[in-house]
Amino acid sequence: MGRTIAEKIFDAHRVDMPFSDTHVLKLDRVFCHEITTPIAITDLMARGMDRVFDPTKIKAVIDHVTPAKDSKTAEQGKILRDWAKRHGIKDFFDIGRNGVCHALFPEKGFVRPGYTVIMGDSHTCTHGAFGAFAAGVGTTDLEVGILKGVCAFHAPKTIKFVLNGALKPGVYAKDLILFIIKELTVNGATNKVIEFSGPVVDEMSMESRMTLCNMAIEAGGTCGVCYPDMTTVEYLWEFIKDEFNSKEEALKEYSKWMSDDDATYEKVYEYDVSELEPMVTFGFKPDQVKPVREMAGTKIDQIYIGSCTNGRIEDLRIAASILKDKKISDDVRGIVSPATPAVYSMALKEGIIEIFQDSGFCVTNPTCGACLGMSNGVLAEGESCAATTNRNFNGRMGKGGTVHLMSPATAAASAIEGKITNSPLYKG
Ligand SMILES: CC(C)[C@H](C(=O)O)[C@@H](O)C(=O)O
Ligand code: SF4
Repeated sequence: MGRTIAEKIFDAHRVDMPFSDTHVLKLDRVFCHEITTPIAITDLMARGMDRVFDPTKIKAVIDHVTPAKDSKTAEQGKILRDWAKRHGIKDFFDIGRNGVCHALFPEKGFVRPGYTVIMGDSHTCTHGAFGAFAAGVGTTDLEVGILKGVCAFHAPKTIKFVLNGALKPGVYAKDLILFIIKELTVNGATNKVIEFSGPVVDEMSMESRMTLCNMAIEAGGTCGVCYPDMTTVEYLWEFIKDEFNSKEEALKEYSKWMSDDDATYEKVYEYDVSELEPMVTFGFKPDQVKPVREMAGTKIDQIYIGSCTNGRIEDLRIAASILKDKKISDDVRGIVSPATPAVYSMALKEGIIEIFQDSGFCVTNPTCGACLGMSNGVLAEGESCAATTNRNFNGRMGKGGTVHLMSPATAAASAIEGKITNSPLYKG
């Protein structure tokens, strides 16, 4: 019987099945950040179990609030930093080298097709873009992962999306995933894997695939997955070139992490997305999605371009192409946070940082900060923000504040207008 990618990854990593439908998997990666891992570290220490299963498979970053904004966040960073040092975790990214985890770790080549990855963070699903099984977990699972390098899961049921046609100019992966979440609703994929396939995904860059998989959790999905292909190999090539004689050989190896044609799915959705419009959220749930034109004219106070969803170089390039030689409205504040130092450097070299600054945007260091309303752009009561992030929960970017999720193109155009508007790149 045919198997899905997730089933193949489970079969290759299963070390135990203590109960029916409880699959204990060997982990290839345990990712850590300073908000959730310090709780696990402190608990392990209290239990006299301050050990790690393999320091080379653990990667850690301070990204959510950096530079620290107060004594509490300074302490969280310190616990993670000291722990990484104590256990010889070499891939630890501190201020100056740090970036948003789900942008930084892929960029460092830490995720490969067929890998199992956990992290104490809900957007760990992003890494499925590489054909990996990557899931956000709670503190107990994280502790077991750190200690033993394993994690227990239920068998993955998969929902498959076959995306046909081609996206119009000015329509992006972000618009597509907002549309998909609207179709699925916020719990339509709970405890399930979402496979993204079809010509539209085949054409996408790794950045766009990460945007798609990043928001799988917003429909409840455990993990989003794309099939590894030559785009995946090209992205990873500098990290894998010593393992293979050629890119074709790498592709052949990675192609085993592909769903079989006769695999069993919970549900298959097939869409032609050629007529899809730019999308935006309203309300406080990520499935409250409308075409941008229906929300046009909605006043905003702040624009935020960044996060693990849309803070990558591709996103900044698109936004800058719209902002070039333009000024943002006097009535809005613009904030852009390049997701990683590499994104920042590229943006600097390409003149993108200058375009942002000249247009009136504030450019921050790489950090999650504003995305979860902790620092670098917290909203005041009653304010609203046009954001390229992934969550529009009530008060997400600040108590009493509203968030409208959208693509970087829509966000840049809305910054110029001072209200929600379609980007000039979308001709309808
Ligand atoms: C802080 C962390 C636990 C949280 C998450 O897991 O998602 C954050 O990254 C978020 O996006 O809200
Ligand atoms: S950028 Fe936002 S969504 Fe992504 S990990 Fe950071 S806080 Fe979470």
